[in-house]
Amino acid sequence: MNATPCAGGPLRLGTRRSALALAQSGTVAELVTAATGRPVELVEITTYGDVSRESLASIGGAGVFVSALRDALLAGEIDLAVHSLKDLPTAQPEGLTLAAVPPRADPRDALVARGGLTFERLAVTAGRARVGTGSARRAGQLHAWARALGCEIETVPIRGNVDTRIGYVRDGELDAVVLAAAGLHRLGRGEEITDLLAPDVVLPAPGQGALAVECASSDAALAAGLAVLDDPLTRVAVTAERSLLAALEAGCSAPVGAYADLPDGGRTVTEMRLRGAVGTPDGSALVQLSITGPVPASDGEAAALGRALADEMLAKGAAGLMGEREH
Ligand SMILES: NCc1[nH]cc(CCC(=O)O)c1CC(=O)O
Repeated sequence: MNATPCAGGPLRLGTRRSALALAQSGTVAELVTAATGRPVELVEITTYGDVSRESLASIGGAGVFVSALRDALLAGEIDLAVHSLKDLPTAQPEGLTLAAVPPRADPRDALVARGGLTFERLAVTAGRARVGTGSARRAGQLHAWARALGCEIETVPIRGNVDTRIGYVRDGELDAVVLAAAGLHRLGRGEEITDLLAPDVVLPAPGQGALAVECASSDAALAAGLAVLDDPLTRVAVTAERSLLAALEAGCSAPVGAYADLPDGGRTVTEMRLRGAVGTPDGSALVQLSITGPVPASDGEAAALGRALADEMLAKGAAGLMGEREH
C-alpha cells in the first residue's frame, strides 16, 4: 500500500515550481481540502524540462514535465500530483490512476499582441508580423489563417515561462505571442489577452485548459476521495481528444489540434462534437474534420469517438502529413 502517512494528516501534493504549476496546484489543493477535509501540503519537484534550455521537442516534448512527478508518486514521496492535461502523454502508465479531471477552464489559445491588436488586424496591417510560438500546431494554423486573409506572418520559436514570453512583446522583439488562455487566467493575467482565437480557426491542443489529478493506483481510498473532483463531461471530452491524438500517432510536438464540446453550447447534453485538425507547421496543408455522436457514457465510448474521427482524418490525407512532424 502506498498509504498516506497517517489518516487525517496532510496529503502531499507534488508540483513543479513554475508560477503556473503552483497556481494550478494551489487551486486543486483547496478543492481537495474542501472535498475531503484533509489539509494538503505542496511538495516542489524540479523536472528536467524546468532546468534544460534545449527546445522542448529535442528533450522529448512536454512529457518531461510529467515524468519526475510520476516517479515521485510511484516512489511514495508524494500522494497526488496535478498536471496540465495537455502535457500528459496519451498512454496511462502502470500503477498510476487518473483520479479526477476537474471542470475545464477556457480551452482556447490567446493572443497577446502589441497595441491591443487582434490577430486579423495584426496580420493585415503589419506586413509580415512576427508571432512567437514554439508550437507547430499553433504555427501551422496561424500560417493557414494568415494565408486565408491574403497575407503572411512569420512564426518565431520561443520557450520560457509566461513572463518571458509576454516580455518579447513588451520589449518590441515580437509583435505577438500565443499562449493558452487558461494559463493566463490562472496566473491572473487574463487582462493582457488581446484576442481569443476561435476553435473554428485555431483548434486547441488535446486537453488544453483541463487539469489532471493523479495518484498511485494502490492508494484506492485516496483515488475514491479525489473522484468527487471529477467532472464527467470534461473527462469524456478530453478522453475523446486524447484518443484522437493517440490514434493519429502524434508525438506531443506534432501539429494536432482537438476539441470536444456540446454542439448547442451545452443547452442540452445529448450530443458531443469532436473536432480535429492536423497539418504542416507552415500551414500549407491542413486537414480539419469533425464528428458528432451521443455524449459518451464512459471513457471507452469517448475513446471510440476519437478513433472514429482519426480514421476519417487518415482517410482524408492526414497520414501523408504526419511524416512532416518534428520529434
Ligand atoms: N505547454 C505548456 C503548457 N501546458 C499547459 C499550459 C497552459 C494551461 C492549460 O492548457 O491547461 C501551458 C502553457 C501554454 O500552452 O501557454
